[in-house]
Amino acid sequence: MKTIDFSLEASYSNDSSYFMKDTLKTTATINIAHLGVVYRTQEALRDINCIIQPGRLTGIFGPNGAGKSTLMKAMLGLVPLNSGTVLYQGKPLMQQRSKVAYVPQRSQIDWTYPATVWDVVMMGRVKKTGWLRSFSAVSRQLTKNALERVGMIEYAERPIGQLSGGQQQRVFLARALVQQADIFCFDEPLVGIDQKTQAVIFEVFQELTAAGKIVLVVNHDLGESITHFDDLILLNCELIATGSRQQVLTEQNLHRAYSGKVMYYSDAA
Ligand SMILES: Nc1ncnc2c1ncn2[C@@H]1O[C@H](COP(=O)(O)OP(=O)(O)OP(=O)(O)O)[C@@H](O)[C@H]1O
Repeated sequence: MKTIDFSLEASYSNDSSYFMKDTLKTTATINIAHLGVVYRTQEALRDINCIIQPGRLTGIFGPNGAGKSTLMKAMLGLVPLNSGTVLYQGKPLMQQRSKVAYVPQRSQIDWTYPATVWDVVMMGRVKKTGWLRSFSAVSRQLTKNALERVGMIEYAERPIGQLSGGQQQRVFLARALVQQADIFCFDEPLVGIDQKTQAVIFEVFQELTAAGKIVLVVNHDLGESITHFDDLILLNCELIATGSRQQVLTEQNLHRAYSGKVMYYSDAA
């Protein structure tokens, strides 16, 4: 399988500044301060403070209803903030949505929509280029490369409704890749997928972080897959802990997040 060619647009447009755009950005953090979300009368998140680093795979973990998806949506302006700020490179992230590729939970996507795999991935280009340019040679090449990268090129003409859960997730991963974003946000990408898809997803995450991208993933599985994450944000309405995986996965933090309902996780990795 191919790895991601971040320089593709540069080689087409002969614009070296594009390639520079994809070099490691050590200062490009997301800073979340005093973030709160209230749904009608229910408080979903209270006073969340954390920093998300580029070049590190960051997981948002916590029990059901902890506010994991809400945190991701609130960061992206998809649900209103009751309090707080979310800054990227010092400016509100909500005003920089073109830098973000967001893949919602599979259950929130209309899989009966009459579109082929190819169309769905190509549509990922629209935000970047507008409707007309999205069908340029660059967009077509990026779409081809992304589908090859996730092992879905032979399904290009297949309607998306006729794919397995894992295949659908890989198509949306490809759609995120063609957006050439700086920040990648995935809500529960590991739910209901096969082993092959899980392997592809973590390989791609690794390539993205190696290229200095921010990669943020909502996950609730405390099993073996957690060892792929560098940093964690552990929630239960409030922030329980944030930092490296080893710092966060302590008996005390897990007890606070899960009310004593999980065993102590010994991280030997
Ligand atoms: N649109 C909404 N309107 C009202 N309440 C909501 C809405 N979305 C989420 N909630 C509530 O906010 C809380 C946090 O929900 P959220 O989906 O963010 O949690 P989560 O940690 O992602 O949960 P899960 O792991 O079950 O997906 C829950 O109590 C949920 O019922």
